Amino acid sequence: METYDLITRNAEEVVTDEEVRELAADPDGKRAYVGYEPSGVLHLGHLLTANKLIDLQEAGMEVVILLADVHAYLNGKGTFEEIRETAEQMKAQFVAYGLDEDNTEFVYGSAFQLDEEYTLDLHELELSTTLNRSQRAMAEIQGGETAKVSHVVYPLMQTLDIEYLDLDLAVGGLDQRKVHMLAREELPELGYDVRPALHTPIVADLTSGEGKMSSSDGVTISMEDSTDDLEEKVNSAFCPPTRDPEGDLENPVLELFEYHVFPRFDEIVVERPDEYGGDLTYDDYESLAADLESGELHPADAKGTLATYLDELIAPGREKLREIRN
Ligand SMILES: N[C@@H](Cc1ccc(O)cc1)C(=O)O
Repeated sequence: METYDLITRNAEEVVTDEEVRELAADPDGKRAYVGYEPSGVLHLGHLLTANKLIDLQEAGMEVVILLADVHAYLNGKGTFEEIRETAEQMKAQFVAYGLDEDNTEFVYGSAFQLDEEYTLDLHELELSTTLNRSQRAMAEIQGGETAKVSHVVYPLMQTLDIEYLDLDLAVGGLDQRKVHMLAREELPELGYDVRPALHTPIVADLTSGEGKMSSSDGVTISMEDSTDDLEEKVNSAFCPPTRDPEGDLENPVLELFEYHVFPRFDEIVVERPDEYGGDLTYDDYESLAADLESGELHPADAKGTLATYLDELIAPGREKLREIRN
């Protein structure tokens, strides 16, 4: 695959395409990151951006995972102590998933975000950004109901991270786009460079095909799920055999193949008894999706196969979690 195609595969948007093409022309030693608010257990939302980091590593870039402990604290996720503990667990699961420690820089936010220089830059940003602007940037990330002062500081710190971690590319789910846009506007105000951003899609809820799948609302799959849990969740997933005529519902089963399975496996085998036509083998997402639509591939077989491959992907992280907890 061409470097540009690898860098941008499965991305929902890149800002700007020209800047990312420039990066793709000379990716060696360039630095990309995703920041995560630490939470104990990784779910598919985390793994989607992690898959992108794996692509970027393969493209020759250096990858940074920010364990955003201070951000989680600002977003009301618990005491600082609790957050630090979940960050360690999170790191262990990322490593088990395939972001090995030799090639991935894991950084705690608190390791640099409390420094004097950072703090003074933050205050300068506070001076140059309106409340309204910062709140809008935060709308899709914020937990809880009423915005606190901490929620408007949060995106400004996220902006500074891009400079302080010396990054060439900011990666996140589409819910991060407003923060990245803010960063593109504000970093030059402080005399820092504008960096490109890459956003991964937000996968639909498993059961309805609507909205956003997250751990807080709707059904998601996490590193905590047993093989049985996983099968049960996938089997009850929404999987219309043909595309929704209105086009506003996603097929979460297909999305999981596209964003989670195909990026990590060269070939997908759907095992079927001979009387049902025998095994099917796919080496790309499009051909599997086409077969599901044409009826050649039955939704029940697609689901069984999906569960098997997802299980393989989460098994090492599940093991790690068990070890940590015992
Ligand atoms: N905003 C991210 C976390 C994050 C924090 C700081 C960053 O620099 C980057 C990302 C989230 O919603 O989880």
